[in-house]
Amino acid sequence: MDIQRKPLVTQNGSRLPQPQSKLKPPTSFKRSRSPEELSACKRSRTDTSTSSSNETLNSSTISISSTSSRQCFSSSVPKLRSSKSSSTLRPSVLKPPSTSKTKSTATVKPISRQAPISNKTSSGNVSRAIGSTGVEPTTTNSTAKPPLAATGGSRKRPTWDLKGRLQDMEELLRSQDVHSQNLATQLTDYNQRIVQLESQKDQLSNAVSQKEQQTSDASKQITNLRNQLRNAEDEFNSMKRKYQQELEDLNFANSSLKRQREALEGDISALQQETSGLKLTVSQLTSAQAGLNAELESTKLLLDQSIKDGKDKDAEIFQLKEEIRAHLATIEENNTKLREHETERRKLHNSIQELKGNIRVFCRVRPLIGDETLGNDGTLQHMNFPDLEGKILELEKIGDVSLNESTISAARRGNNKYEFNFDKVFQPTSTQAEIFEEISQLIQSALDGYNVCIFAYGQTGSGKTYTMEGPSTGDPATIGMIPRAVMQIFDTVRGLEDNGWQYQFEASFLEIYNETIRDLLGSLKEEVKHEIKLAGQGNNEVVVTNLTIVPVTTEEQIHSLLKTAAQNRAVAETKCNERSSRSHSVFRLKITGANEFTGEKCQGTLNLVDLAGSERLKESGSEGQRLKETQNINKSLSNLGIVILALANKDSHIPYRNSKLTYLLQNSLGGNSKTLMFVNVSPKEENFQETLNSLRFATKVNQCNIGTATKKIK
Ligand SMILES: Nc1ncnc2c1ncn2[C@@H]1O[C@H](COP(=O)(O)OP(=O)(O)OP(=O)(O)O)[C@@H](O)[C@H]1O
Repeated sequence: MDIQRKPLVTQNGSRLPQPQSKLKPPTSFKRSRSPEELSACKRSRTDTSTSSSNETLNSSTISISSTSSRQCFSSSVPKLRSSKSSSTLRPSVLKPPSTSKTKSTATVKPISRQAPISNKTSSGNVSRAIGSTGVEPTTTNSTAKPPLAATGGSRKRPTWDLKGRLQDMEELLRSQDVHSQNLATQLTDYNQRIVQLESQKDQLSNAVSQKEQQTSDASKQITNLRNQLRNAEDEFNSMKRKYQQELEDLNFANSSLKRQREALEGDISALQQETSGLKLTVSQLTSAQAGLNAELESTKLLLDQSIKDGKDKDAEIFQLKEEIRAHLATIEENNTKLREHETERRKLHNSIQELKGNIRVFCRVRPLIGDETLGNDGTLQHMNFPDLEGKILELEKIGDVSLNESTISAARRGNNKYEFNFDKVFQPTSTQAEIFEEISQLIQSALDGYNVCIFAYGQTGSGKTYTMEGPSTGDPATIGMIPRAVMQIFDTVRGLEDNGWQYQFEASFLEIYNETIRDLLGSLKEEVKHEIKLAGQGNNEVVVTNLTIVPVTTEEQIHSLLKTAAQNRAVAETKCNERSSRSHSVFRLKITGANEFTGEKCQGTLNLVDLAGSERLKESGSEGQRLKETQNINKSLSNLGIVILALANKDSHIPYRNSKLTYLLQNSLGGNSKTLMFVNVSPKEENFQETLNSLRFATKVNQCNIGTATKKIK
């Protein structure tokens, strides 16, 4: 029920606040508030309740002064106010009704007209104006008693009854006080309620988050279970496959066992047959055994006899062993003698070599080859080999008498005939094997610890390379002196091993072109500079710097080194025409031996040298590179002759260092070395002059007696 009240109006026209007829507590919250809002409200409510209760006491008015409190309250209790209610607020000055002592100054006009109702809420609450004192309109409980004057009750005070009216006002104020206390209590209740609801809300949110957690745990569990299920399915499938496979295997095994059983059954029946056969045999054997027993008796008798004989044999064996021991002692003695003989043989061999002279010259005339044989039956008109020993070569120039033969020692017969004597002259028909036969003893000297040097000298195309290396046909009959020497060395070494000799070999291969050394076993890509030096520190050994030195243990290794050298020379040949003819090549094998029985040690070097072509080009016709080459070849070859002559003359100074060739071969040309020179000559008549020159040079060398070679014992 709506209560219509007239507003109390003060003397100056302002209206006094009026209690509400009833107050409805909020039954529900329109919206839930955030925790921040709630805590802000709590704080403000706490402040407000304190201050408002104070103010209420002081000013006898209900004051919810702070804006935030109002907001909180209004949002919490929306039905208590309406937006329109604020529009009815009118600014006025309301002097607070004070105690009775201030009564005389207060002028209160009687309520002459109905107070305007600014707004009516659905619940019948009335919004009232608020004074300038800051009192907000509020609602009152319907239980609050309105003052008499305000309610228009039966007791109406006359205008002059100021005292009565004052009492009414005081009554009104008291009722307002009561009302405000009620409101404060209600507010406290609401606050408690809000706190409760908030705690409930917190609990509910906790419960919700717990439920969410549980839900997520449950879904994880479901995922896990699904995975487990999947794994179990996979495992089940693989087990299924495995068992199926096993089943198949078992079936197969079963069938094969069946087959085996059938086979065994066959075997059993065969064995049964065999057993019955054996039974028959046993019975036969039993009867035979009786015969054998008789035989055994007679054998025993024989055995006794044999044992007796065996004892006699043992005595005989013992005697034989004694004889073997004696023979072994004799063999050992013979071996010792053999070693002594080997040493003696070496001595004798080298004595013979020394007697032969330490520098020897072999002359070899190659056969006519290819086109040279055309219109020729193979006989050489200008050459003759008169002696049976094979030491003389006669040269006859037919029709040319312009040859000047004043200086050489070869006897001149008639006008055009020249006779040359050498240690050996090999005719065109001579084979490589025959020639090697003659030099093999020199090779043996290298194994005995001598420095050996074998040269091939002659004009281009006279057969130097053929003699030293042999053609590359692979025909074993034509292989040259170098591979044959290597073969002999390794054969001999194998034989000497029984006598306690152990050898080590180091090989190198170089060429001297235009007085420059090139390593034929090294890399072609690198341009390495090589110099000749003496090892120094009491060691007179000649060494070449940066040279590839390969330790070798088999002849196959040496053959492969010779191949490498030939390839390297071929490559160089393509760069420089006829290079191989115009360079000296030196294959060197250093041999070191030691005898474990006798303690002997030796070291020798075998030098096998293919010299550059010795032909003399007319210097006027040579120019540039060719002229330089010719000069260098002439220089080194003539220096070789000079060195040999100086050695023969026992000169105090031997000019080894005038050319790379003689410097390199210094130790193989001196007193403790053995030198062999092949002078290779062409069978062609047109080469007569060059042949004559070569033979003259060789004769000069042949006449040198360099002295006694000495063995190098380490
Ligand atoms: N005794 C020989 N029997 C058969 N053929 C030979 C004989 N000697 C040399 N020849 C052949 O003669 C040719 C020239 O020989 P070779 O190349 O050995 O001469 P060279 O003196 O080494 O020449 P260069 O100074 O140019 O190296 C080659 O074809 C070679 O096969």
